[in-house]
Amino acid sequence: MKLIEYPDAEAMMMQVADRLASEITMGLSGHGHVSLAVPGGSTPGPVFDILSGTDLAWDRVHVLLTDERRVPPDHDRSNERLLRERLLRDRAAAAQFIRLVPDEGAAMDTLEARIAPELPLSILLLGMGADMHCASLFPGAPQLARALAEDAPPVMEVDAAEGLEPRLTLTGPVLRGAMSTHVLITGDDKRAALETARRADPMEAPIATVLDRATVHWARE
Ligand SMILES: O=C(O)[C@H](O)[C@@H](O)[C@H](O)[C@H](O)COP(=O)(O)O
Repeated sequence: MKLIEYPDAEAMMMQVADRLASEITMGLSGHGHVSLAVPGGSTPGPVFDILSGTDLAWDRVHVLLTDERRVPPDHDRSNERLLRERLLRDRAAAAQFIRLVPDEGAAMDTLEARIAPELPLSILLLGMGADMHCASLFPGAPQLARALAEDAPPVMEVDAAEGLEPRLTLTGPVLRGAMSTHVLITGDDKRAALETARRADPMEAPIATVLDRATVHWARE
């Protein structure tokens, strides 16, 4: 794990956006397209804002969510809505968005067929909860062991934390298989949780499934 600590969140968001843009451009120099998986939540918005205006070959970038809530795409808790408002606009509107929700009435295997061509992920950006979850891999979720298993399907429907709607999430093997992994966190609570996660099993700290290969970016809020 590589840890980069920034003097403030604004500096971190700018530098992470710049790093992701560089990695996208580098990936495109050798491939027809790159796949970029990003989280929802409240942290990555400023990175999305900066990236959306960055001049790069967005028409060759396939954007996926690391996880999605089982809500309509216009719902205020929808991660797709977050991306459409913060990332998939301006120059980045040209990107191809690969939805993480099966079409109405479609089976999960149609979703797996949609995701498969994007694997291994070129670039993965994750957030982390103070409970050390990432994507929608939550400690204590009944599906967690299955979702972390080497033979897990690429995407699964799982329970989230108490009282939250069911989620769709990329699974452990997909997250671990990314060519480049970044974790974006702010605040002292998550900094402490990161130290715990570094010594924990992924069943207690799902973020631990990627930490050995991740660059973690941290700033106080
Ligand atoms: O759907 C989501 O909410 C995210 O994909 C989730 O995994 C997020 O990264 C963490 O919950 C941290 O969320 P915050 O950035 O809001 O703290």
